Amino acid sequence: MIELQGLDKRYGEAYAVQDLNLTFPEGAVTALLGPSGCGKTTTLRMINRLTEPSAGRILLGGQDTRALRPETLRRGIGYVIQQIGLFPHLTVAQNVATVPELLGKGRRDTARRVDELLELVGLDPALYRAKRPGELSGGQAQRVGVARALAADPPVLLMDEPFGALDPLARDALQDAFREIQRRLGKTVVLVTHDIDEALRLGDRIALMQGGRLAQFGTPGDLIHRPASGFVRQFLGEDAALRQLAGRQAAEFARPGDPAGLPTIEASLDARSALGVMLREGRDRLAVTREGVPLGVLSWADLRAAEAGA
Ligand SMILES: Nc1ncnc2c1ncn2[C@@H]1O[C@H](COP(=O)(O)OP(=O)(O)OP(=O)(O)O)[C@@H](O)[C@H]1O
Repeated sequence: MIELQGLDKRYGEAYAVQDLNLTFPEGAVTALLGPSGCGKTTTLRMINRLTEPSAGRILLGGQDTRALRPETLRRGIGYVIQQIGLFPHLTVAQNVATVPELLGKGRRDTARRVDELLELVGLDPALYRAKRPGELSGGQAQRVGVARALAADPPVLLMDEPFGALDPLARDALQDAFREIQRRLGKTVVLVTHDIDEALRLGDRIALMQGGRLAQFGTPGDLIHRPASGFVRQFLGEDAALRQLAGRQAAEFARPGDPAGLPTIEASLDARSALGVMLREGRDRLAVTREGVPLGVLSWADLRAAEAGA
């Protein structure tokens, strides 16, 4: 758990962040969302002390981060940024293994850990471990960056626009991979983004900032259906509810039930498209399968309830 208490960051007379009080829940993804210049990156960098607050404090697992040496603090915090800065002259495997925790380990342990991490982020170790960063696409390089951030198995992961520089296809693929990784690892993640769809898709919680202050903190449904101000409503936009469905997979809505005779959809289909299938087929229930294995039944009522924020 990360707690920000009365956090300020001033540059001269101007506040980049002002009186921010916010708790990032453990094991969940919190999207730090807001327009350009609202203080997202400054907030993130105060958590790992790349930027020092002007006032207030930050508690990590109940401990004031000022009581820790910055290097010690950062050992428990993975950091992924848009410009990942892989070392161009090192191989992919060497790049992932540059984390201090791995440097002291035997060569075989390190190689095994590197392979595990590459697999986790969806890169076949046999194909990629010996490549150099220059031979990778943007999406692949970003996956290596995520693998490196996870190498020390930190409980906390800070991510600053990690998918921002990718084309839409690569971004979708990496967002899916990230969601899958997070489902398995359950890290406490703070994800800076100005992309509403990304926040709706990946955030268990959203902290929306405006001019250095917190505009609203809640679940995506809270912000969509119970906006705290006109700014929140306007920022999310009219069609946020439908867009939120587009970011959720049919699998999330599958419940136990009899699939006999129902049209079938794949678990990874997004929930908005599943609604489309129901309309087209004139059915109010669909069977959901994952690679041929039945997962359950998806109902119109559940999708509409999700859209309405129930
Ligand atoms: N080192 C600095 N010196 C002076 N002002 C700064 C500094 N760093 C940030 N700021 C100012 O603080 C404010 C918040 O910046 P920050 O980078 O945190 O915003 P952001 O929400 O992450 O924006 P973006 O989405 O554009 O990256 C901005 O007005 C910025 O100009």
